[in-house]
Amino acid sequence: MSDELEPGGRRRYGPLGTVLVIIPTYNEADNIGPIVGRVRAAVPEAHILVADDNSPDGTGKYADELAVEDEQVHVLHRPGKEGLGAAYLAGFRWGIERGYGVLVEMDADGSHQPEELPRLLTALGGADLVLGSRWMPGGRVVNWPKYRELVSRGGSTYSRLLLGMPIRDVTGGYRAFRTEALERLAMEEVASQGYCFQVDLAWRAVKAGLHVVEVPITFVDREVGDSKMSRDIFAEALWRVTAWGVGSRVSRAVGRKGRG
Ligand SMILES: Nc1nc2c(ncn2[C@@H]2O[C@H](COP(=O)(O)OP(=O)(O)O[C@H]3O[C@H](CO)[C@@H](O)[C@H](O)[C@@H]3O)[C@@H](O)[C@H]2O)c(=O)[nH]1
Repeated sequence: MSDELEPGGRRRYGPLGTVLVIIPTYNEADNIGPIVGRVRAAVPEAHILVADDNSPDGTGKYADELAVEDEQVHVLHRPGKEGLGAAYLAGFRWGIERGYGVLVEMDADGSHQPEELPRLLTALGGADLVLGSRWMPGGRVVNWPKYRELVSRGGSTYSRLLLGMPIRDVTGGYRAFRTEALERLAMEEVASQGYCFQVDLAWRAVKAGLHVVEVPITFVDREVGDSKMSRDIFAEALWRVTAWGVGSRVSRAVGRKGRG
């Protein structure tokens, strides 16, 4: 890491510019303080943006208190629950407008270990996008119910095979993007709202020819609060991924016919 400062006093992270860790929150009042503290300790240079969807449990208010105490913590207040995808898109826009060189996705509940972030950022030195991977050698999950592991592994395999992506953990949400690479992904077209957003971005990255690298992570299930996984989120992922897969096969077939 270099000690060089950018205009505005931000610290550079190696050649990549400043790092913004985006943490989407919905009812994470008990988790937000600990996760912010862990990120600040693990990567002191990084800034943090909490993207809160007006959580009824007051997460946004707690985040505001953290931001008052620490100028590297920021809060984006959104009017209501619109899903993980919309919160990340708003967070990305916020970070792009302010010139951050690296944008990181991280859950609020401690499932993604901030202590592993330096490893992701190091890998980003040779990549456009680094995916924290549970399903590659060295990756693992701790305390996750068996059915969640099956759904997640099954979803990754289904997406990988149908969309032809050389990625093992397609649905994971611990990621680091070079901002300049993320800007090439036509995010204004992204309509995915739930966890399917992660598949959507991974597929866009592969189609855009980004250099994507997976690094193994340890995913630890939350100890406090509830997962927001729901039947609707699952259904959205299933129908969107299926539609993308069928659509890309049809357009390949039409292309072949046109050339033949
Ligand atoms: N702002 C906002 N945040 C949300 C919303 N829904 C969920 N979140 C936040 O998004 C993060 C992940 O949500 P969880 O509910 O904790 O997800 P999980 O079940 O543990 O998710 C697992 O599967 C996801 C889909 O594959 C992964 O994205 C995630 O990394 C993890 O592997 C948490 O910080 C949660 O507060 C929303 O509508 N709005």
